Amino acid sequence: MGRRVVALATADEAFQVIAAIDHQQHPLLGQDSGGLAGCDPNQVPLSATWPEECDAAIDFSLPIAVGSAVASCLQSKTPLVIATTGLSDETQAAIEEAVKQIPIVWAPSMSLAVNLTMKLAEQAAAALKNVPGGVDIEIIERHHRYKVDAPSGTALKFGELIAGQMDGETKHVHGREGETGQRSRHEIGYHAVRVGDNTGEHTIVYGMLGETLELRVASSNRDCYASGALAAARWIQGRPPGLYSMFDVLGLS
Ligand SMILES: NC(=O)C1=CN([C@@H]2O[C@H](COP(=O)(O)OP(=O)(O)OC[C@H]3O[C@@H](n4cnc5c(N)ncnc54)[C@H](OP(=O)(O)O)[C@@H]3O)[C@@H](O)[C@H]2O)C=CC1
Ligand SMILES: O=C(O)C1=N[C@H](C(=O)O)C[C@H](O)C1
Repeated sequence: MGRRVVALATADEAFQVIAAIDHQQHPLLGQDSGGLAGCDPNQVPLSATWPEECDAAIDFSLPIAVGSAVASCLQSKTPLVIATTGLSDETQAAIEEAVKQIPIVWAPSMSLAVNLTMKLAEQAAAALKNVPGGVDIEIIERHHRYKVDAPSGTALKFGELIAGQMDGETKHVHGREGETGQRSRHEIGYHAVRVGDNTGEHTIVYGMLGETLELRVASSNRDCYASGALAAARWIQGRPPGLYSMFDVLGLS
């Protein structure tokens, strides 16, 4: 994702890439980030050192790296866009503390289509929750074989938003195996498929007695996430400290 952010930012006059950060042991440190992203050289070497000042930072990294990104941005008072998923409770707490001082956009999907589908998923849940015979909601996500967290942050967000529309408590069930017994009414099932180079696909199934509704959103490459993150970086500049989502950025709140 870092390479696509650098490539799209380089191609857009509204942005100037001033730093490309990775960890201290990264074998490509010192190499030109434009070249690494497949563009012309941009004289910005891949580095482990955060700049003292910049207008906004974008984090696509690993859960263990997000804490240091937050700390660096706090120190320089830099607005931050966090796209990394699978964050620990500790990192989430650090984000909640940091937003007292800096603005942070935090979202498991930067894609416009995904965020719009989230709104549709909420609407469908609200409309179907009391349907005679009941509705069974399951979330199927597909991603590339390199993905390290499951289910996807986006699938979990879909589940959280849908649960917010249901009456009573929702049980979140991850996969099924063995003698599970019959499906209970108040659960949301999650199924994480890992295949090839799939760039991200989510299907929300609303199964009823006699008919089924499915909402499916799929990317065909990863630029929807990179361009969404760049839009968030642009949007966040000048905002007061606080925690924002892509719904805020996209005007879908
Ligand atoms: N919100 C959204 O729209 C999207 C979110 N994502 C999420 O973004 C994250 C990154 O995805 P992706 O780019 O595919 O993952 P990659 O593994 O390809 O990239 C992560 C990069 O972070 C580097 N890294 C590891 N540790 C640190 C550190 N301490 N400091 C700085 N950099 C570090 C990795 O280095 P090394 O290679 O050496 O490990 C690697 O270069 C994932 O959590 C993914 O789920 C992805 C797409 C869209
Ligand atoms: O790792 C990925 O690739 C993606 N991760 C995000 C997630 O976990 O939801 C967003 C997108 O689906 C791609």
